[in-house]
Amino acid sequence: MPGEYILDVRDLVVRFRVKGRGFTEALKGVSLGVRRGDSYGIVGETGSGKSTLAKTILGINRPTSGSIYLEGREIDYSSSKDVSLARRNIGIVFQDPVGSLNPREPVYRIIRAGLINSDVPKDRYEERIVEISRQVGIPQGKLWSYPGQLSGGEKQRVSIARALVAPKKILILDEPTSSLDVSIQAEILNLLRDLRRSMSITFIYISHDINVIRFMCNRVSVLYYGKVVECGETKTVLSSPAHPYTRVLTGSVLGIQRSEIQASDSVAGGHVSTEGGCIFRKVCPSAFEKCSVEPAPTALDGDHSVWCHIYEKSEEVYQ
Ligand SMILES: Nc1ncnc2c1ncn2[C@@H]1O[C@H](COP(=O)(O)OP(=O)(O)OP(=O)(O)O)[C@@H](O)[C@H]1O
Repeated sequence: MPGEYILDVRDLVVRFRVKGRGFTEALKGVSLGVRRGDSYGIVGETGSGKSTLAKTILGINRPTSGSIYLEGREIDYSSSKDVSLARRNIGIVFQDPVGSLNPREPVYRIIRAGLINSDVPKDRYEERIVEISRQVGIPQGKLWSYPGQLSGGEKQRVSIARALVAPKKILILDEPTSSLDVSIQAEILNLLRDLRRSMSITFIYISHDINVIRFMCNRVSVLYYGKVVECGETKTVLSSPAHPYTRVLTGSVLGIQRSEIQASDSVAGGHVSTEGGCIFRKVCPSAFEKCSVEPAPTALDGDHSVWCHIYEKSEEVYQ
């Protein structure tokens, strides 16, 4: 039932044309339901489709098929009116505050950009900018500084202020702390938790870092290679992960039985992707030798692909 969720993603497929290689399917039928007030985590490793999902929700990418409902109403991504309505209700903070802030604009004007096309009347712009700056911890004295004069954490505070200066129902945070020093990451995470409570806003929090998801999110979907492989309450998913990939992400990889790894020997003779660094070679060298190596992601079948995309983490435990 679409009406149950503030944001409901149904069977979303996103395909990109790739020069000389036909197309790549970044999302392969993703479904998830975000409830009002959730801090909903999307966790997965690089290339799993997290950013594609965020960009598609906002109409930056177009869905190939599937539907997205905002408060029970389907967004028609071919309609500019619908896309701008979605963007009025859903804000985004990107991973890289340097790349997402115009270096030639002072902070005040960067934040002001978040008010254009909003319902806030122009004569209230200044009041809103001052108010949100205070809420995110930007000192008034820095409002006329340029991004180059700010620290990484301050830049990310500006991105958050721009996203929230006009009221939003949902805020998508796409790895907002991954480019920051560890001590600053904690400051920004705490700020985000406080803002969510004080503004009663729904979060969609994207990260490859399971500990950040644990800290920030009440529910989570694990995205693997363009598919949701597991979802539910964060505590449950992370304390007793059902899917082998989640078990690797949560560091309980040693809990995976050797017999399961041996079972992946059956891939021998099938296709194995080389994308992203393949541990299959490490855990089953004999099987790997027998495989035909196929770089196209579409060549992977079912859960066998799990064994071929468990990146550096696994190197630590399998050497
Ligand atoms: N515009 C595009 N054109 C072609 N392929 C794309 C495009 N955008 C994303 N992809 C591909 O789609 C897949 C998913 O990419 P995406 O950026 O969504 O992953 P991600 O999980 O956000 O990764 P990261 O954590 O590194 O940002 C990747 O294989 C990527 O190369």
